[in-house]
Amino acid sequence: KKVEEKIEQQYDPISTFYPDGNYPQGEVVDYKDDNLYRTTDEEKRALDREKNNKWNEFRKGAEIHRRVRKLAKDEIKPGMSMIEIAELIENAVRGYSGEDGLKGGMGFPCGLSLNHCAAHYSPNANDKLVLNYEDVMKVDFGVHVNGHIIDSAFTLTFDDKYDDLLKAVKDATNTGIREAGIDVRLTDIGEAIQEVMESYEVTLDGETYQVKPIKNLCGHNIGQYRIHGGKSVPIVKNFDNTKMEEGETFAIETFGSTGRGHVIGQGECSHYAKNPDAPANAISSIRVNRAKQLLKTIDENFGTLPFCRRYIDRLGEEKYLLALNQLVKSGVVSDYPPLVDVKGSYTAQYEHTILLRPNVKEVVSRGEDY
Ligand SMILES: O=S(=O)(c1cccs1)N(Cc1ccc(F)cc1)Cc1ncn[nH]1
Ligand SMILES: [Mn+2]
Ligand SMILES: [Mn+2]
Repeated sequence: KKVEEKIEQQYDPISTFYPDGNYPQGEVVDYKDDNLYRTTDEEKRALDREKNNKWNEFRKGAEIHRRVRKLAKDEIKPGMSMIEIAELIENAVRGYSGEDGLKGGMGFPCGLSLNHCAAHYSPNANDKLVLNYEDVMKVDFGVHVNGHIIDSAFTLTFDDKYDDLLKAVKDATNTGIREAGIDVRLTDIGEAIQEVMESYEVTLDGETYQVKPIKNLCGHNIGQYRIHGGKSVPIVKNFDNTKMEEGETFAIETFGSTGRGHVIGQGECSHYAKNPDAPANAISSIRVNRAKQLLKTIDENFGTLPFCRRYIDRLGEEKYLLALNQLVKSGVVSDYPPLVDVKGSYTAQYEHTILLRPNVKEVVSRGEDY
């Protein structure tokens, strides 16, 4: 029996293509109204230059993200297993990064959520699921460089019958990106997103739906090695008058659905992350040796970056599930189960990472594709 040789395509580290170490800016946009002065204000421009190393690390991650998602769009076909798809993306991110751990590489697990599942599904070992022609797949993966995480996602379909749903969500996400800015209230962004999203309808198999924002999903600010910095960007009006601030990094993501417009956690979990706010005594209270060992492996390889079970497997760990569940139970590690709308519904997502630089807004993960 001919054993299918699984040849992993080789990637030159992206630094090969940028020998001077300067990575291309994303889409640069001036702030609006009374923040327009920032574009030319000398003090703001000086503040921006002080942080150029950080912006440049985000730009390196964004360039890797653009190349990997182009490869994904070209190579992913119906009939591939979800594991093959995840590994294609992960090998490319690690290859282009030239890193695989705390210095750089995958910023969080490769999300491949299908149809009524909107987020946080990634295959675990032995997952037999195969991609079908009629599937609506949210490809949501992170690239980090020195803990600066690019969080960007798009929806991949083969059947063009979903095009109106995808158009609605792409327009809604771009609306959120346009409204975002220094001193802008989070609720005002949500309101603008909701209005655009609900202005679309999609007809599938003879039934017409008004596209609904998934009201309990949202964007978020991003900190170094922290995928969620504590601020959430709603995709509906939510009266949260918290403002965006100078120097913050945000993931602007919107989700549209033909279902209820609300998700619940359901199914086997793949996504986990050490809780950055875990109380020290919770950590020292871990008595079970296997759990202690696993926590050490998590600290050394992921820190507070989210990870999935396959990333633990590839480190050579075995029989860790009970210990992992104990770490979750004690609050030291958080679990992020798949988030699903009702069965039979279809959900779509687009997401970009934006930098609220002192002088301009930079949509750093913007590409020709979305
Ligand atoms: O839903 S979230 O938990 C969240 C949204 C608002 C406040 S916290 N989440 C953050 C996250 C959690 C775990 C991960 F493994 C990766 C990311 C948003 C998101 N998931 C994928 N891309 N962006
Ligand atoms: Mn994401
Ligand atoms: Mn996100």
